[in-house]
Amino acid sequence: MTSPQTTPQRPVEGFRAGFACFIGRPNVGKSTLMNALVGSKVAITSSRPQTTRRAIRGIVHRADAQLIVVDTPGLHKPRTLLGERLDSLVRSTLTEVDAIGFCVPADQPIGPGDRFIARELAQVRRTPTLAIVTKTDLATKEQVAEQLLRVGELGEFVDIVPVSAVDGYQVDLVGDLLVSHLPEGMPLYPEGDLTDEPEQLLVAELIREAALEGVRDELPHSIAVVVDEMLPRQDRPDLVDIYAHVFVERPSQKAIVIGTKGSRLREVGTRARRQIEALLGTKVFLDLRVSVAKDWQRDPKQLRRLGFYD
Ligand SMILES: Nc1nc2c(ncn2[C@@H]2O[C@H](COP(=O)(O)OP(=O)(O)OP(=O)(O)O)[C@@H](O)[C@H]2O)c(=O)[nH]1
Repeated sequence: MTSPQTTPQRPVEGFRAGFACFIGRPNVGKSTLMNALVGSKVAITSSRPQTTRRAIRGIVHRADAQLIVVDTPGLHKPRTLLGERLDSLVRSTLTEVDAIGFCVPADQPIGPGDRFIARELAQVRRTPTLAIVTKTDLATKEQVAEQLLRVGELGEFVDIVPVSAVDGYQVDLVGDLLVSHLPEGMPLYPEGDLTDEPEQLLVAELIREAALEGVRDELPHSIAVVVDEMLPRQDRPDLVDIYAHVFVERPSQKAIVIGTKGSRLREVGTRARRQIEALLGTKVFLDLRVSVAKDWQRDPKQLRRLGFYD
């Protein structure tokens, strides 16, 4: 919500500050782990793969360090132009961070997707990479032990750590290990900031999350949201007016999102409004429109309009 600090601060002896990112197949728990580290809901999560589309940063403030976590979309073999953009976003992120957390879930066998990522990681060998076995609460001790061995065979890692973001098991250890690879330096963001994602993008993500609720099977990746305007109401400092568009790819999807006589869209609006009010700490008037942007996932111009840049 604010940009990196420009005012000089007094350096603190031994203080570390820098960037880390989590990488892994879609749905392995990267966003949930980042939220557990930051201690606040910053990235949206869902049980559908590929919920994350932007490199959202969560900022962990500690007495000894400031760790800025860049959340990446799940890396996968691109099938659509959207997929290609996501993958190039992930690759550029990998070369810009001080440490990488490679996430593999404890409850699923290692597959071609994990090996594909391990090969990608082998190409950025200079960045220290921590292997993280996620969701240990869903696996037995034996399965976790077995998975730690299997993950170790995938590449060169500075450490291999089992973790559960749900019950908090070793989340702090992941934080400690990532921090140990950051350079010494002053804090990059003011204390109290949890993310530098522009508020408008966070609001759009909350609306998208609400719009996906209940229709994920019908419209897995076809919904995009753009916030057109977000302004405090004149003479009402406690109220923010938000005008947003929900984009779908086809008219049939528009009907699903709107529902009978607009009933579903009203529910989406109510759900999103509650979340946005919690985020902004003010009352919100939310105006939601649904529009068709034909085949936007495959159209470079539409992608740019919806905020997915090269
Ligand atoms: N039981 C359990 N579930 C988890 C854990 N971490 C994440 N999950 C669940 O796994 C699902 C996917 O989590 P996300 O954090 O969205 O996964 P992601 O890797 O960021 O997914 P993409 O954004 O698609 O790349 C959600 O339903 C989470 O609630 C965990 O430690 N234990």
